[in-house]
Amino acid sequence: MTLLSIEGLGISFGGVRAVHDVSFGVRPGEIVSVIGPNGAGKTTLFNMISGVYQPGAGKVVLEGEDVTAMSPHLLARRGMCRTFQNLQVFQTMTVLENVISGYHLQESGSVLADLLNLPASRRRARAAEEGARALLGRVGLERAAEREAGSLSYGSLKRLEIARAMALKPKVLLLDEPAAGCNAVETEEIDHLIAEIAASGVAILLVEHDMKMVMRISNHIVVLDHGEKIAEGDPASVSRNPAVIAAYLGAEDAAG
Ligand SMILES: Nc1ncnc2c1ncn2[C@@H]1O[C@H](COP(=O)(O)OP(=O)(O)OP(=O)(O)O)[C@@H](O)[C@H]1O
Repeated sequence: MTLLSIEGLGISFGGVRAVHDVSFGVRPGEIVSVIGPNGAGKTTLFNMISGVYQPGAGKVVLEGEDVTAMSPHLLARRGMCRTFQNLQVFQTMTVLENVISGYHLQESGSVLADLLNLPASRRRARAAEEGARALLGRVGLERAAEREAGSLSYGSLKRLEIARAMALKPKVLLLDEPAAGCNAVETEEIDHLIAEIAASGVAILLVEHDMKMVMRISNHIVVLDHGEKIAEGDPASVSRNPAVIAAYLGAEDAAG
């Protein structure tokens, strides 16, 4: 069963075709990566899928529902959450507060009830804290719960960002370069975390430059070049594909 279906997505900027007619699907528990040389259109595609850009053509379908150009906030309520290439963690809040803020995004409780500190609000707050602590355990940050987020190492911040997205209980998690700026050990920790999240049934869509990581953890890879899908398949078949090899070699030549 396909959970997220990308159907013929395209967009142009001032007459330049950044993405053209890209289609693929993601199933529950599957890790799908989008790769391609610099400027291939990966970030633009991600921005269309996650509601940041309105596509010029095509559709994004989540669980059979057309969610094209829906705001990131509404998408999150329907079960699709993303992280960003540049960390979006609240640096001066504690690690725990950062994850709790994810829970509050998802809730529909009344502000007045919270102000009056009614029993239902207190129950919700307790449940959010318990859930947040459990998530911190899952990403290996339980002992850092009371620390200011800004004091964490880069790899820990990346895991915190994933924990915060998980607070929204996503069915699909979009990860934009989760290993960017991480060292080898941190990258491996993020590898394990992503694999563990997928094993729990969450569909993962990933944009990542670290090719070793992509080859290690992906079930399926979609390759873009000049905005078009030039190949897709499992890691072994994609890495042998002559069109993919030519695209990456061409990009290296262009970079000199
Ligand atoms: N907002 C924009 N306005 C104009 N052109 C844009 C815009 N965003 C992207 N582009 C162009 O669209 C193309 C695809 O860019 P995009 O950033 O999506 O590629 P990418 O594969 O994510 O690259 P990288 O690997 O370098 O991050 C590029 O030619 C880029 O210059």
